Formats: sequence, structure tokens, C-alpha cells
Amino acid sequence: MTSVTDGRPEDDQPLLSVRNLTKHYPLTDGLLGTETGRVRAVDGIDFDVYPGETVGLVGESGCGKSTAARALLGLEEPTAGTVVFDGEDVTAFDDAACKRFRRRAQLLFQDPDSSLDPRMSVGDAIAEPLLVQGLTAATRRREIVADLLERVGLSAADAERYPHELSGGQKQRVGLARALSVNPDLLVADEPTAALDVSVQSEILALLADLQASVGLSIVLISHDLGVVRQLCDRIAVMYLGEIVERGPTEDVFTDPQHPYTRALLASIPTTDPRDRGTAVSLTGDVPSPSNPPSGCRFHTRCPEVIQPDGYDIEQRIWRRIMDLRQHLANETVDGEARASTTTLRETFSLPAQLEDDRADAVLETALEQIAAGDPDRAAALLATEFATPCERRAPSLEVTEAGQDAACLRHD
Ligand SMILES: Nc1ncnc2c1ncn2[C@@H]1O[C@H](COP(=O)(O)OP(=O)(O)OP(=O)(O)O)[C@@H](O)[C@H]1O
Repeated sequence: MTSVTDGRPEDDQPLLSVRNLTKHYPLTDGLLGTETGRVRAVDGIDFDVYPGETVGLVGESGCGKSTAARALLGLEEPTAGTVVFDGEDVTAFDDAACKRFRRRAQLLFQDPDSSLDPRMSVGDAIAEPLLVQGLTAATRRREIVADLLERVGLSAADAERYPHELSGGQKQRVGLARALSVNPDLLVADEPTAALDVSVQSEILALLADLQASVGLSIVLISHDLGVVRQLCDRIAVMYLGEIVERGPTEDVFTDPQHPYTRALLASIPTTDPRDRGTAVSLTGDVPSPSNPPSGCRFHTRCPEVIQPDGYDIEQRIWRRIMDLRQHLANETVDGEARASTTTLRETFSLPAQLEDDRADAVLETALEQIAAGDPDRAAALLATEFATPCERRAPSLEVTEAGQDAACLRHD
């Protein structure tokens, strides 16, 4: 019998299997050259890509998507973890195996200009990987180039042109032809349409979908754009600050998201439906630095659904603001509030004059009095003790939810 995990039959063999992929960059002191910390760009991510499917890696800018792509292609050495491609460990490859892997797994860049040499004709650019792989017969190379140009919607005559004569969309088509020239099994497309005009974006996405259907390519699509991902991907992994927070079949994640971060991302997609107006939860606070990620669940400093401590019953929206106040105190950004009245402080931090939960209100009022008395550290300590959330203490693991997909959120525990 076939059991299903993450939307796939278990007895299917993945083409690519990424386990605990981790990449930390050292932070060094410019003068002394000593290590002062680490940027945790990617922290233990797991996902599989099966033959012929497209898997999306989505998340805000800086969450580690490109680092994950470079590490899984062997362009950067991971700090930890394994990448198994067609049954073999990529990190253990010798030079010859590495060369074969480089042919079978291709990278498509966001900005075609960065991958095309302005002095090289389109034909030469597409033929270059063939030459590197040992195809020395010039006539055969020309035939392949002509065929590839037509497959990506250009014409054989375009082989004679140079990158500066092409539009952005045409250049991305050339980039795609170049990546496909060596018949790869896997294409890693890093924001392939982000540098293009909106009108051209959908043409390139349609082309990717067509090519995938005709040659059975597997694709890892990296994008911050949920619309792009929904259009193309069979399954997606949502990343936040170097970690996967939700993973599953695209339609399941879009129709019934199980992680508050995914819900917030989806709510941020502009909608024309008037019934949707005003229901969107927007994220507060800045994306924390990957060199000093929050404790517990990394999303707790911005999460609209952060868990309340036992015994309190505070409106969730207000609870988020109390957590934001704790954040301000921790960041020492409330110093100038001394000598204000607690009423003014409540207004400053968008807190109501009276919380519905009397016990919570008494704690809050005491903390605000301490801030007003010029002792924000005491207020921070009181709020940290009374209003501690499990989300700041325990890091959730990625577990299968009742909805079917995996999510890393303590609410599912
Ligand atoms: N070589 C490096 N040294 C130190 N930090 C790095 C290095 N490369 C990336 N980072 C940091 O790691 C984090 C993840 O970067 P990455 O480029 O993978 O994110 P991303 O999700 O692809 O973002 P974007 O969409 O902006 O490209 C960022 O905070 C980035 O500043």
C-alpha cells in the first residue's frame, strides 16, 4: 500500500532530496579579522523534488532562498546537511562526478544580464555549456542551438545577435536555452521573472511550464511572488528567516494555510474582491536579523497569532501589541517615555484604556507605571514573567497537520 506524505506517494524516488541543509556565514570584525558572530542564512531545511515536478521555495527577501539554491547546487559548501541527487550525495562528489552533476542540474538566474557575456553572440552563449561538456563538432552544436532557440520562442537567426540587441524577456529566453542546452534533469530558477516587465513575466512562466511538460524537467522555483508560485508549482515550501515554516501541495497551502506566516503572506496578495477588504492581517515589526534570530519560534516577534500564557484571555490583536511593547522594551526604544502618564503610554502603544481581562490589565498598568517612573527594565522583567509565551521558549518542528501539509507552529502541538 502506498502511504502519502507531503502530498507524494512514499515509494516514489525523489530526484533531489535535501536534508537538514544549513548554511551559516561567519561575521568578522573588519580590523581584527576575528569572528564576531554568524549569519544563519539557512537553518536545517528539508524538502524533496520528484521527477517532473516543480517545487517552489517562497519567502520574503533575505529569508535564505538564494543561499539554499546555491548550497543545493554545490556552488557553496553547506555548513551541515545532505543533498542527495538521483541517489548520490552531492557533497561527497569528486571532480568527475561534480562535472556530471553540473550538467544535470542547471541554474537559471534572476538577471539574464549577469549570466550573459555582452561580447558573446547568442549562439556562442548557448553553445558554451555544450563545448564545456565536450561536444566539439561545430555543426552539431549549431543544430542544437537552432533547435533550442525555437523551443524557447526565438528564431534560429537570433544566434547571430548580441545581448545588447535583445529585450529583457528575450535575454531570459536565451538564459533558459543555455541552461537547457545540456539536457538537464533539474533546473533551479532563482526569481526568473523578477527583473522582467509584468507583461513579459507571464510569457516566461508559460514557457517554463511548457518546457517542463515537454521534456519532463524537475524545477525548483525560487520566488517571493506567491502568484508566480501558485501558477507553476506542484508543491511549495514557505521559508521564514532561514527555516521552512510550511510545506505541502500548492493548492492545499493556498486554500488552507496552516502557519500564521503563510496566512499573513497570502493575506498580503492584493485582491479585487470587496468582501476581502479589511480582513487582511498585516505583519508588524521588522524582519529580525539572521545574525541574531529570535528565540523559540523565529516568527514570534511578528506573529499575529502568538500564543497567550495560560490564565489570560486577551483579544489577539491587543495581545500582539503587548508583545510589540515587550519588543520595544527589549530593544530599549522606550526610554523617552518616562514621566508620561499611563494613559498617554497606552495611546502611544495603541493599547486600549482598559483590557477586557482585568488581571491582564492590572499587570499592564503596573508595567506602564514602571515605564512612566523611568524604570523600563523593571517593566520589561515584569512583562517577561507575566506575559511569557511558549512561542519564545520552544522552537516548533515541522510536523504534519490535520489539514495534510506540514507546518512548524506550536499551535499544532
Ligand atoms: N556571503 C554572505 N556572507 C554573509 N551573509 C550572507 C552572505 N550571503 C547571504 N548572506 C545573508 O544571508 C541571508 C539570506 O540571504 P539570501 O540571499 O539567501 O536570501 P534571499 O531569500 O534569496 O533574499 P533575496 O530575495 O533578497 O535574494 C541574508 O540576510 C543575507 O544578507
